[in-house]
Amino acid sequence: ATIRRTEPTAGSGDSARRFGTQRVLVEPDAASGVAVMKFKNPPVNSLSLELLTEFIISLEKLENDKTFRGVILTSDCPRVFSAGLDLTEMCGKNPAHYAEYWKAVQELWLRLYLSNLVLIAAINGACPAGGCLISLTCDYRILADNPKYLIGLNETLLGIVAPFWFKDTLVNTIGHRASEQALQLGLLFLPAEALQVGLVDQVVPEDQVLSTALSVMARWMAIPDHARQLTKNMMRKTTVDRLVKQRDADIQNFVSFISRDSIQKSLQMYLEKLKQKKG
Ligand SMILES: CCCCCCCCCCCCC/C=C/C(=O)SCCNC(=O)CCNC(=O)[C@H](O)C(C)(C)COP(=O)(O)OP(=O)(O)OC[C@H]1O[C@@H](n2cnc3c(N)ncnc32)[C@H](O)[C@@H]1OP(=O)(O)O
Repeated sequence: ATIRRTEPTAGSGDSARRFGTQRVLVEPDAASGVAVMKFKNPPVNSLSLELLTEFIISLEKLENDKTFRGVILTSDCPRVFSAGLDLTEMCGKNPAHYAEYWKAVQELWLRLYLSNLVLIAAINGACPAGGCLISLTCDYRILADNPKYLIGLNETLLGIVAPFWFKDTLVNTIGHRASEQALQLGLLFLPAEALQVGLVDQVVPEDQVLSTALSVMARWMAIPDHARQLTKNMMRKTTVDRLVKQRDADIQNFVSFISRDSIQKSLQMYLEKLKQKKG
C-alpha cells in the first residue's frame, strides 16, 4: 500500500494536510502533535490483510515523524469501530495464507501494544473480538453510549479461542477473574457494563467521543514523553516478550488450529449466520 497525501482542507494550512492509504485515513494536526487515524474498510472495518498492512504502515509513519506524540484510533464506518479479524481470511484459504495473515495480526498487536505514542481509542461503534483487541492495546478507551455498540472478546461464540496474548491483554486491563469469565462466555459488554468492569475508561454521548479523546490526549501529552514511554514499557514488556519469544510457534499453533475441519465448519456457519441476519 502506498501512503497518499490528500489536499489539505480549505483554510487549514499544513497542519491539516491529510495522508493515509485506501483503508486508513490519517488526519494529522502538527500544531498539537496529535493525529486521528480512521479505519475505512466498509462495511465493518473487518481486519483484512490489506487493512492490517496499511494500518502498520501508517502507524510506523506517525511513529517515525517526531512531530506526532499521540494518535487517536477511530472508525470512518458508521456504527462499527471494527468487526475484528476478517473471517474470510481465516476460512477457505490455505496454510500459507493463514500463516501470512496471522503474522500480520501479531505484528499489528506488537507495534500497538508497545508504541511510544499515546494511543487513545475513540470507539464510535461495535467493537467485538479483534476490534476489542485493538482498543485494548491503547492507553485509554472512550466508548460511545449506544447500546448497540457492544465490546468484548467474543471468540468462543464463534467456536474459536482467543490466543494467549489476546488473553494477556485483557487480563492486564480488567484483571484475571473478570477476564476468565468474559473469555469463556465470549461476553460482549454494553457500554455501562464495559465501564463498570474496566474494559473502557469513559462512556460519553456519541457526538462527544472525539472531543473527549482530544481532551484526554492533552492530559497524557502533558507528561514528559520519555518518562511516560519508559513507564509504559515497564508495564507491558513482559507481556510482549511472551509472544516475541514464541512468534513462530504461535503462527504454527494458529495455522493448525484454524485448519481443523471442525473450526473451518464453525467459521463458515458463523459467516452464514451473519449473512442470513440481513435477510
Ligand atoms: C488454548 C489452546 C488453543 C489456542 C488456539 C489459538 C489459535 C487462534 C484461534 C483463532 C483466532 C482467534 C482470534 C479471532 C479474533 C476475531 O476477531 S474473529 C472475528 C469476530 N468478529 C465478530 O464476531 C463480529 C462479527 N460481526 C458482527 O457481529 C456484525 O457484523 C457487527 C460488527 C456487529 C456489525 O453488524 P451490522 O452493521 O449489522 O453488519 P452485518 O450485516 O453483520 O455485516 C455486514 C457485512 O460484513 C460481514 N462481516 C461482519 N463481520 C465480519 C468479520 N469479522 N469478517 C468478515 N466479514 C464480516 C457480514 O458477513 C456482512 O457481509 P455481507 O452480508 O456480504 O454484506
